[in-house]
Amino acid sequence: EQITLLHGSHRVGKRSDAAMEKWRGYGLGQFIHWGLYAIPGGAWNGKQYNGAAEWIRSWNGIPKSTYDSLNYSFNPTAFDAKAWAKTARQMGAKYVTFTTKHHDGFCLWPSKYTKYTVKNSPYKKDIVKAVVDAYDQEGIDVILYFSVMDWNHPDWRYDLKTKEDSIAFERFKKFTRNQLIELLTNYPTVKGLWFDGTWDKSWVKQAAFADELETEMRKLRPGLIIGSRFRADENGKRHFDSNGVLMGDYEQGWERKIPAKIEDVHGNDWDCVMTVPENQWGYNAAWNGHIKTGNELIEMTARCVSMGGNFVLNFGPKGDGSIRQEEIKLATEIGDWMKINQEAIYNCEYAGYEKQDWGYFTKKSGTDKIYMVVFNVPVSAALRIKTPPKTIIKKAYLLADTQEVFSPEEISGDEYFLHLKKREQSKPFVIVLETAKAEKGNGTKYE
Ligand SMILES: C[C@@H]1N[C@@H](c2cn(-c3ccccc3)nn2)[C@H](O)[C@@H]1O
Repeated sequence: EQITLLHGSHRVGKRSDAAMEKWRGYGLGQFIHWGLYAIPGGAWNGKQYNGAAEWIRSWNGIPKSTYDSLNYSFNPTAFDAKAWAKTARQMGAKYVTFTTKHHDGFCLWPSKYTKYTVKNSPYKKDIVKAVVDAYDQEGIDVILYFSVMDWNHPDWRYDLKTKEDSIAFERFKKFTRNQLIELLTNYPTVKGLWFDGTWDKSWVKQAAFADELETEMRKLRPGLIIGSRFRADENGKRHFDSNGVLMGDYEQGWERKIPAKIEDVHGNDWDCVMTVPENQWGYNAAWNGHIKTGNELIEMTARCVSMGGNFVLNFGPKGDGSIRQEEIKLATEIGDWMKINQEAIYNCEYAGYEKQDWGYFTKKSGTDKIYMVVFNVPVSAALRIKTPPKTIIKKAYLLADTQEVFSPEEISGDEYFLHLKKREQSKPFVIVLETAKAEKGNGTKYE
């Protein structure tokens, strides 16, 4: 049974306002991790660090003070926010999530509340503003990433063990609130905040403070979108409160992983944030292990959209501000596919069709238009379709060439085979099903 919570979730079920509807329809997004960590690029004194490059400060071999002084070396002469935004546009990203401050505490905007910002670097200029303006001009919405955990700030604590800890952390809480209000005030067009670094006990114990701060931010920016990772409830429960209700506006737990099946998303909105290598968010000069291909990333995008989520692909620009060739190449490959098939991704949702091995169903929100995003053509070249009950398939055709029409063979109640002509496939393709609900009448399938 439900318990009374003061600082649990304040909403049951999906948000239905226009801002959230737009977010729900994005389908494909870009994450950008950029900061001082891009300067070492995963190596220090010629030694490669195997962990995630944005965590290099935490590597034993590095004197923290030396890392912390990297702001004096930060001068990205190749930084061009407009070029970044064009790459995102080329890929077909509808939104970008951009690191304003990662765990190292370095601020890519000239914050008034700390000296550890771009202002105190050779570069000097406001990078967050450049990114927000460039992406706004490309018509790509901006969400700001913000790490609560801040290794640079003297009042950051992992836990509150002593009176001094608590006194320091009270200062840190004020600092955090000031920075968040500053970001929302400086960059009023941003659509949301993507919080990170909120798992330590110090912050988890701040249920009331974080709840009030979330309320204050939503009041300052009506429609603001905040995920489930920002705050815990008064029992320390994160992402889902003590009654199992989702915190925030969408589930923010799918980091480098995708739900296996629709049941795992519990009817919530969600995003999946994904790295190109196994686990590198910031620039790492040496990409090791499996590097995801364009086809893999297109499949991840379709899989997320087929279960009602957004797929957010990470880019880690170099210390000089340029984007590495491998990422440019992937953006182009994904974008070329999206140019032909974007109708099956944008403003689409879970179709309610039984999952099949050949790929994924998506449904255009608010319509009965179904998309079959095909990755694995069976040796039979027959694509099985199991529709929800009382569904009529009126038309079936290739999205890329609507002249290529199919007549699905009915094999049993609500079950069909769609027979493909034998052909060589090198890229996933999309088949459109125009459907209708069988009218009530004499109960037969077709009226
Ligand atoms: C979005 C991603 N979240 C950050 C992260 C992930 N983690 C982490 C920490 C412990 C276990 C698993 C993941 N710590 N920081 C990564 O650095 C990147 O920013």
